[in-house]
Amino acid sequence: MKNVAVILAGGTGKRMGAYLPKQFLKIAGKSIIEHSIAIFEKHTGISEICVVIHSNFVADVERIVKEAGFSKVRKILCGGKERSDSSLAAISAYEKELNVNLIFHDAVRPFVNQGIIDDVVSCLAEGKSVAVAIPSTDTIFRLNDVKCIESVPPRDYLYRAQTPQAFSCETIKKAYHLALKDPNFKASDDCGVVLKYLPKEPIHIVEGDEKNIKITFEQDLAKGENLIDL
Ligand SMILES: Nc1ccn([C@@H]2O[C@H](COP(=O)(O)OP(=O)(O)OP(=O)(O)O)[C@@H](O)[C@H]2O)c(=O)n1
Ligand SMILES: C[C@](O)(CO)[C@H](O)COP(=O)(O)O
Repeated sequence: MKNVAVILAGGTGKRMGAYLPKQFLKIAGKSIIEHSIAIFEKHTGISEICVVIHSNFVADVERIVKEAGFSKVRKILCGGKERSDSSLAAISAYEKELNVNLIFHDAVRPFVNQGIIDDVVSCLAEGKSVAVAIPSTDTIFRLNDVKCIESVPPRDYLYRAQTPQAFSCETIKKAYHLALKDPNFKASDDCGVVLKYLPKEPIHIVEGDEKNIKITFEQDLAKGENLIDL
């Protein structure tokens, strides 16, 4: 099987509110997207990298790839309005190939590590769908419509989702095919799409890392600078 890392970088970073999409902001002198691509470039289990980006920033990604000498980046695709549209762009680009696994990773999680990718690749080799997550250390409240506590789910079953999230191209293609027929389709990640539309497909968890943060708000840039030094 060919393992393709799909670097999802098609967002505009509204919550960051910077002059550029946050994936182009720098941590330790290097753009966030470059950090993320570099980690997959280095992993021997990754055959190929596909970057999904807003059409206005294709040239910027081409420049980064060229200057960093990333040899595994074979496709730079235009994403869509929602994260799921960007995932779909990658699925469409690979759906005709046989024996492909797609490993979706947020470009704005630049601290994913080789151990996490090892575990994801091992699960894929066993034919499993897989997500990265960490046990919740906080108690989580589920609220009702008037924002009062409705339930306190047992914490043993609560994990915080990170990326990568990985599936055979066949599996994720089937899930999105069904999702696209649903007029109410909405998803914040790819596991949600598989869970809703292919409920019989188990999604295994590999343990993530507290450092595998998503750069979302301005204060996350400072956190990122500190993580680089660790
Ligand atoms: N249409 C979109 C939206 C998001 N993403 C990517 O999905 C990852 C996680 O999304 P998020 O942190 O929400 O990024 P943004 O959508 O850019 O942020 P915001 O919601 O604040 O606008 C990011 O790497 C982002 O670039 C994408 O590829 N295509
Ligand atoms: C995929 C994800 O990073 C898992 O935590 C998250 O769901 C992305 O959500 P966002 O709303 O696009 O930040």
